[in-house]
Amino acid sequence: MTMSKSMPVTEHKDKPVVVIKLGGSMLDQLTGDFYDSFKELIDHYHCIIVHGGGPAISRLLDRLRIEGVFYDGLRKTTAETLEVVEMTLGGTVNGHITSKLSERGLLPLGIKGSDAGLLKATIIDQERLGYVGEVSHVQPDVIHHCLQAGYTPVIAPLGKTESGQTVNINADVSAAAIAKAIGAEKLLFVTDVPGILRQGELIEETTPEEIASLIERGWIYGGMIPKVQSATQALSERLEEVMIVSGDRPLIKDQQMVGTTIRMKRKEGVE
Ligand SMILES: Nc1ncnc2c1ncn2[C@@H]1O[C@H](COP(=O)(O)OP(=O)(O)O)[C@@H](O)[C@H]1O
Ligand SMILES: CC(=O)N[C@@H](CCC(=O)OP(=O)(O)O)C(=O)O
Repeated sequence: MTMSKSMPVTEHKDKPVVVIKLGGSMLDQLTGDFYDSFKELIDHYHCIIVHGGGPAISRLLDRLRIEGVFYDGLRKTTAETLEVVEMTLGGTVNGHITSKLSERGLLPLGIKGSDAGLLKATIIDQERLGYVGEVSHVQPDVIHHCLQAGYTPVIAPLGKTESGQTVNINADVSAAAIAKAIGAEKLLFVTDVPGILRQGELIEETTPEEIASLIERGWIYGGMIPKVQSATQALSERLEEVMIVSGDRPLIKDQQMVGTTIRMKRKEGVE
C-alpha cells in the first residue's frame, strides 16, 4: 500500500508509542549497551527520539570564540549562535545518533523539528533571547508516516515561525510537545542522573504536586526544572506516566525501566 501525503495516519494500534528525549549531558557517554537496548525497546514500542545537545553547542561556540549566554536555562541565540545551533543539533549530534542506531540494524530517520511543519514556534523574547522559540503547534504527520513505515524518527529541537525563521527550542520542551501531539503513551527523559534525587536518594515515584514543592524548596534546580515542568505538562489521560532515567545503563532490561516515574496520582499502595 502506498501512502499519500493527505492520508491521515494517527493511530498505531500494533504497539504503544514512546518518546525518548536524549539529554545532551549524557550523549557523549552513551554506551553500546545503551544503544543495543533500542532493539529490545523497539520490539515493544514505536520509538520517537528527540535529542538535546547543549554541551556540544557550547563546545563549538567556545572553539569559535562566540560567547554563550543563558537566561533561565535558555541559550541566548543570536544570528551567529543560531548558525552553530543548527549545524550542531541538525548536523553533528543528529548524525551521531542515527549512525549509532543504523550500526545496530535499526532504521533511524534524522529530522529537524523545523522540517515539514513539525514544530511551529513563536519567538519568546527577541531582545533578551534572540532566536529562541516556544512551541505553538505540532504537526505530527511526518512522524506518523515514519512510524507507519517502520522508521525511527530522530528529531533535532529546532522550529520554524510563521514567517519561516528557524528557531532554537529547548529539547525537553520539544519532546513533551511532540509526545502530547502524537498521543504517546510514554515519555522518557534520559539524562546524567538516575532520576529525581532528594538528598542523594532516588525518588522512585512522584506527582506534579510533590514536584512543585521540591522546586519551591530548592531540591530541584537548574536543568532538572525544564525537564520536570515539561513532564508534568505532558501528563494526560493517555500519557499516564513520564520517566526520568539515567543513560549510564540500558534503557530497558527484562522489560523493566529504572528511574523516577511521574504520574498525576500515586498508584494505590505506593508510598
Ligand atoms: N533533584 C534533582 N535530582 C537530580 N538532578 C538534579 C536535581 N536538581 C537538579 N539536577 C540537575 O539536573 C541535571 C540534569 O539536567 P541537564 O543537565 O539539563 O541534563 P540534560 O542535558 O540531560 O537535559 C543533573 O545533572 C543535576 O545536576
Ligand atoms: C533554547 C535552548 O536553550 N536550546 C537548547 C537546545 C538543546 C538542548 O535543549 O539540549 P540539552 O537537552 O542538552 O539541554 C540549547 O541551545 O542548548
